[in-house]
Amino acid sequence: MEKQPRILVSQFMLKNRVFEVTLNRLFLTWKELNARKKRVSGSIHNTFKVGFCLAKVLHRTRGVTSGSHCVPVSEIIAVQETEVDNIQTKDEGKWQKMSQKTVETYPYAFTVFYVERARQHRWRCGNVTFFCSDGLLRQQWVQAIKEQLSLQTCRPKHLLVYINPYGGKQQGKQIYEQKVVQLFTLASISTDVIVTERANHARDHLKTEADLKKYDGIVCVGGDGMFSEVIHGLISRTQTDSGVDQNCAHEKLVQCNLRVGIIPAGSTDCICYATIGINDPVTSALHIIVGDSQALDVCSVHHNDTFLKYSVSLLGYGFYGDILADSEKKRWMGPARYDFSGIKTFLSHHYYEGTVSFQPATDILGNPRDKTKCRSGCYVCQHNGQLFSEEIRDESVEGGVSENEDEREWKVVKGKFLAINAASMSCACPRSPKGLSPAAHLADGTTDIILVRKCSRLNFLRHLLRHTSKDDQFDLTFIEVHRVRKFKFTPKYCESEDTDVKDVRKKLFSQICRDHPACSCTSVNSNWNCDGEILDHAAVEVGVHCQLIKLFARGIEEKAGV
Ligand SMILES: Nc1ncnc2c1ncn2[C@@H]1O[C@H](COP(=O)(O)OP(=O)(O)OP(=O)(O)O)[C@@H](O)[C@H]1O
Repeated sequence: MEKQPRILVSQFMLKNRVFEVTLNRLFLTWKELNARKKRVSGSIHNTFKVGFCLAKVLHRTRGVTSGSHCVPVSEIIAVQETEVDNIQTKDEGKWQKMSQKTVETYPYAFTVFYVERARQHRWRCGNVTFFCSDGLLRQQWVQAIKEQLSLQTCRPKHLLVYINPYGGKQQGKQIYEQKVVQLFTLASISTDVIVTERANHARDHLKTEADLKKYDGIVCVGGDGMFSEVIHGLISRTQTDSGVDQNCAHEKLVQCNLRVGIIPAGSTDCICYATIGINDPVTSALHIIVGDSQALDVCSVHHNDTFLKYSVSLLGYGFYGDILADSEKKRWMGPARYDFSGIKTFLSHHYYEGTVSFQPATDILGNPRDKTKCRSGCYVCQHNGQLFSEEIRDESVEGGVSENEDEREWKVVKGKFLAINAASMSCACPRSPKGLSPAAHLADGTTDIILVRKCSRLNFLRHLLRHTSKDDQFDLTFIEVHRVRKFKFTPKYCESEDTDVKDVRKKLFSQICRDHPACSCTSVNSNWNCDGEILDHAAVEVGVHCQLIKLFARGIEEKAGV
């Protein structure tokens, strides 16, 4: 890394010891001087030049090392002048232990708040207070750090916040007020807050009313359902403003400019888990404050040229559709309903007939059986994202006709399926740490279709258990996996134009009993589970829109914690 010129170097008191503190454009570092000679007397406030080995610190980049500590400027949250009178001189955090005498000798202090990494991708707001005897020196430092922070142009200044007060354990408002507000205030972020009054309040507000030009981002406080609402509102609004017809399955959608932050407060926070690595409100708030950006692919789902829904994680027909449909009827059971419906659905062992056709994504990097996973700064996402944007540019130069796309080969698979899953991300969650497709990418413009053909209960159980074990979950004869850009599903028992799934069930009741003689099955078609919501139609056409939205996240960091 190129050596950065120092902006300031000074000595300050910290924990009753002298530290040399250095600021450059990229890092704030502090290093104990005379490690053996702990207590000092006399003035130490002169700015001076020393033979400081910055490279030694840079290669460690973050966190505490034996003699020095280094924080990237991009992860400094704020800097404040500190009233020494207000400092409790003992036990105020790991950097604040100062004797009363030292505080009297060095009465000018400033505090730097920064991101501190803890276990399992958790972030905390750490702080360090430097003491000196010169008020001007303090002012110079505070000013210099503030200037560097003002150069971090990716940071949001004004946010629109939607809080679902009924999501999860109904703690959304409390979580926001107790864990997030003070961090936003510290980082000088102003907010307009809307506590939703009904389902789809946030979606409708974003679609039509919200003055989006005023904001640098949107925050949703809730679970995956609330996030889905927010992105539906934002994507629809962007398309309407750009004159794009969402009902046309082949339209290229316009990317959304505003980033979305998720403060997890739901019963399922899978998107947060997949894009940050943990569902923790403070961690999410800090990712918003430092202005992280993680692109995310979005699938559009259509039925007969009518737009149904967007999906960012799982589209599941058969097993996962049936679990959701059953669990919706048992909301009174609380989160236990997912276990109950899961076991019930597994035991009922329904299969569904139909045809899946898809366009394999052959010209890109990566495949679903890779050992490497999508992580922060993912090269596969960058490379493939670039490829897609070049294709779009070429098509628009050639007159907007997506010839290449139509020419691409379609593959067709007919059969009886226990499950058809399309995973646009790994779908990892605390229950299934590897997820449905461990090597799926957040932003490579594809989705992984996993076809689970009719097999014995025991084999299906083997497949399910592999979501949690080390074994390759696709290495089974009844499983196929394909990385695709588009796919269609046509159930064997087709829905007529004006009927929905329920009507089809009634109509084909006699057929059903013939096909499933051993059980009391009442369904000929399953339901699509679209990111936790049931779709009204079984026949669908799905297209992936590469990097359509952006989150205040950075993907899962490779090395967690310090
Ligand atoms: N004020 C409100 N009253 C009722 N429902 C709301 C309100 N605001 C949002 N919703 C809806 O509540 C649903 C669930 O919200 P959320 O995702 O925050 O919590 P959850 O407990 O994780 O839910 P889920 O079971 O969907 O995962 C969302 O689909 C959202 O549309």
